[in-house]
Amino acid sequence: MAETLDDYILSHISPEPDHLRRLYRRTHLRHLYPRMCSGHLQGRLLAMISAMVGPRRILELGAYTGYSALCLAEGLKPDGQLHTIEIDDEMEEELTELFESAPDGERITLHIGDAEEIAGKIDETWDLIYIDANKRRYTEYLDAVLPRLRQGGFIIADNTLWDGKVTDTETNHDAQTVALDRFNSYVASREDLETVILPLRDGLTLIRKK
Ligand SMILES: C[S@@+](CC[C@H](N)C(=O)[O-])C[C@H]1O[C@@H](n2cnc3c(N)ncnc32)[C@H](O)[C@@H]1O
Repeated sequence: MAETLDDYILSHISPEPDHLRRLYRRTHLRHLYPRMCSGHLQGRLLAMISAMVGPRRILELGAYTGYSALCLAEGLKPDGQLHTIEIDDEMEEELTELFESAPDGERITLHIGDAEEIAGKIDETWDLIYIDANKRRYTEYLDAVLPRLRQGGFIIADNTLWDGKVTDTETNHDAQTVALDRFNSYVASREDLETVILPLRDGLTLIRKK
């Protein structure tokens, strides 16, 4: 049988590290909505972008099972740290155990609580920010984190095409689609930001603060 393009891509990119393959499988066995986990392709892209940026400080909004945090942490400078914020306190024990044992996990600080509230309180200047929490709050997240993003720093925002629904908000007027469309328009209208949308998975927006 012919290989799908997705299979072809996955067999021609860097392999998924073993600890991430196990985490992806565990996420599918134990959790609701495992599709939220970044996975092989997006994970390797996040690790690659992080390695290109070479950040000292990374902020992540929305940890879920920790997959993207571990990918982003791969690109940290030797003295670098990643802070991740997750609102679901049922994830705390699992994430703490994961970060205690996984490669680069010791450089990750977990905060349990609301991303918007906590992001404003962490006294750091960020080189790279990954927005992947509540889709209804992306514009508010951007406003909350931009003052602490260094000039020339990057933001990656996930799910910004929302399965293509953002192209038709008259038919798709659910809160998430409307909010993501509002975020996309807001980002595009800001002259202090450079923006690219990659149609990868559910849409990944790359933003640079000029
Ligand atoms: C799409 S998942 C994150 C997936 C993860 N970044 C990855 O790529 O593997 C979104 C996560 O954001 C969390 N979340 C939702 N609202 C939040 C909020 N207000 N503050 C912090 N986390 C939130 C959810 O509990 C969920 O675990």
